[in-house]
Amino acid sequence: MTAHPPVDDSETEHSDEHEHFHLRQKLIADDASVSARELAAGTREAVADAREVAVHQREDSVLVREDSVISREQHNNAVELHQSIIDEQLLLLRQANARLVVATIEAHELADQVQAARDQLDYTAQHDALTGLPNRILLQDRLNQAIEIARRQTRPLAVMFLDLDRFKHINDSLGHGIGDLLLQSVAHRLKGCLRHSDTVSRQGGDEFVVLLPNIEHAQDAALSAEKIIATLAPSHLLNEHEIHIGVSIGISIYPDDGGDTDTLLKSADTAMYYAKNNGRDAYKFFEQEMHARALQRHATEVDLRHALERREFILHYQPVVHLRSGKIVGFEALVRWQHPERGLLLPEEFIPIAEESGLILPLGRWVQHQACSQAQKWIMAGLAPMTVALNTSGFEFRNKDFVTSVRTMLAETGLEPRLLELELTETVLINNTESTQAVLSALVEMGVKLTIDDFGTGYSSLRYLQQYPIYALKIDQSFVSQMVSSEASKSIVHAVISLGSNLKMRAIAEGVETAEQYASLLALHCDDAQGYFFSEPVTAEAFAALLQADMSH
Ligand SMILES: Nc1nc2c(ncn2[C@@H]2O[C@H](COP(=O)(O)O[C@H]3[C@@H](O)[C@H](n4cnc5c(=O)[nH]c(N)nc54)O[C@@H]3COP(=O)(O)O)[C@@H](O)[C@H]2O)c(=O)[nH]1
Repeated sequence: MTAHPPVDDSETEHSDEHEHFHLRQKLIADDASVSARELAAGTREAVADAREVAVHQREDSVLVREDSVISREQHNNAVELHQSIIDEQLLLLRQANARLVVATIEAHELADQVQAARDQLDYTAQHDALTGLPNRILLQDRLNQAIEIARRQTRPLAVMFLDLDRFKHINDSLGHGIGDLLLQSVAHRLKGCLRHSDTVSRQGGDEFVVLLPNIEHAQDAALSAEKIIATLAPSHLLNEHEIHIGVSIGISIYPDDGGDTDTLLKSADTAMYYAKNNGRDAYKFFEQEMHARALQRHATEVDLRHALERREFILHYQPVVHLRSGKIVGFEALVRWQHPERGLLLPEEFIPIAEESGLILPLGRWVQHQACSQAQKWIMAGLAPMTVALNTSGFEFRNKDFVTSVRTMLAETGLEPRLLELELTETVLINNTESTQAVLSALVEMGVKLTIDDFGTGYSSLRYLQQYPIYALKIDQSFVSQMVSSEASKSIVHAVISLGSNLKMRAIAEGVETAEQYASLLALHCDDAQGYFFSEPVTAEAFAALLQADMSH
């Protein structure tokens, strides 16, 4: 039996009174033979066990409490975490929402910008940048619509093709800046003088097209054309330049002159061409025969392009006679076109077309070369040296290579520069620009002589006579032809001769056809003359014969 330490009942009773009572009751009930000592020893063990159990229970309950705290804490943490995740997601959602709002605003702004850019593109595609007027594309669109309405309502409409007169000359002489300002000023006036329902468009260059969709009769278009001419007539003051510009207008009427856009525009253009050739600053209605002539003109231009290489041009020579001696002192070279189908064509039938198409430049060079080399051949053949007078179109004169090409031509042909006379019109000389001055000076320095053709028929200003080194004035044949019958014409001829004499310029009378004219010119001390009275323009062979005969007298 295990020795037990002495039992301290009081201690037992005091410390574990409760457990002890229960145990004693249990022992009494279970085994009445257990001694008090055993009971005491057992009680201690039981108490120790019970204590241990109680400790464990306390520990357990602490653990349970701790676990519950931990689990509560974990729960709290989880809740907090969950809350913070939710907060974070809410924040993200709010940020995403804010970004979405910003993106939506930006998208709207971008859409506005794209729309504005698209509108600008549409506007640019349909309007002329310089004047802001509708351009060719927009006009076509409006014309198509207007034709459709006119067709449904069986009403007429009018198309007017406008071309400014001598705009190129202003552009060339005063510069493109002034040319642009003039076009803007013209556009402004055109818009101001027409109805809102009318369309004024710029086709390009100095060409405008006006659509009159609401007319009752063709004559309404005539009234509008007159209004336009009157509106453009007052001078345009541009950068201190006072500029006058006229306009030529061609009118076509739907449905008589065309049932579609292209035909109406073409008809108006053709009529404009006639208005221009009929004195400018005027309007003309389209007529069907104009179309045939326009086709003929087009065919001439096509043929003209091949005429040089096919050697279809020839020169005729008209003698210039010294009035007092009656001797031939020179000739004027006049070009003709030996057309394979149409026969011999005079300059008026092709020179204007050559000028408009630019073909005048190679043609002019050919004339110069041919005439000067022919003159040099006659000199080399022993004939007396004589002056070679050549018509010089403004287009040739304004070409930047003009002086160089004259110099080269003289070098190639061997003709002395003093024997070359270039006939210029007053229109060319009236442009008192630095370049005109420079070209004239260069020619005179080279030794070339300058004469003024058709003198008295151009501008009334005589200022250029003292500005430029002019050699001779050619009295226009319109004065010469009437000088015997009309005192006024005779006075003009006399005045030109006196003017020339005072300014040390020779006077050459053109178009002398009769002995009376010859005698009258002689009496007025005119220097030289040319005309049918002496000889018509003739071929090189015929002219050589004239020279031979002249030498033998
Ligand atoms: N740029 C160039 N222009 C040229 C050239 N060759 C001619 N021309 C221009 O054509 C105009 C007409 O020339 P043309 O038909 O040859 O007529 C000339 C003479 O034939 C004609 N003439 C001569 N004498 C008389 C006459 O007594 N009576 C009469 N009715 N006509 C006559 O006059 C024309 C010459 O005129 P002009 O030049 O003013 O001296 C011509 O005027 C040129 O403008 C060319 O090569 N280049």
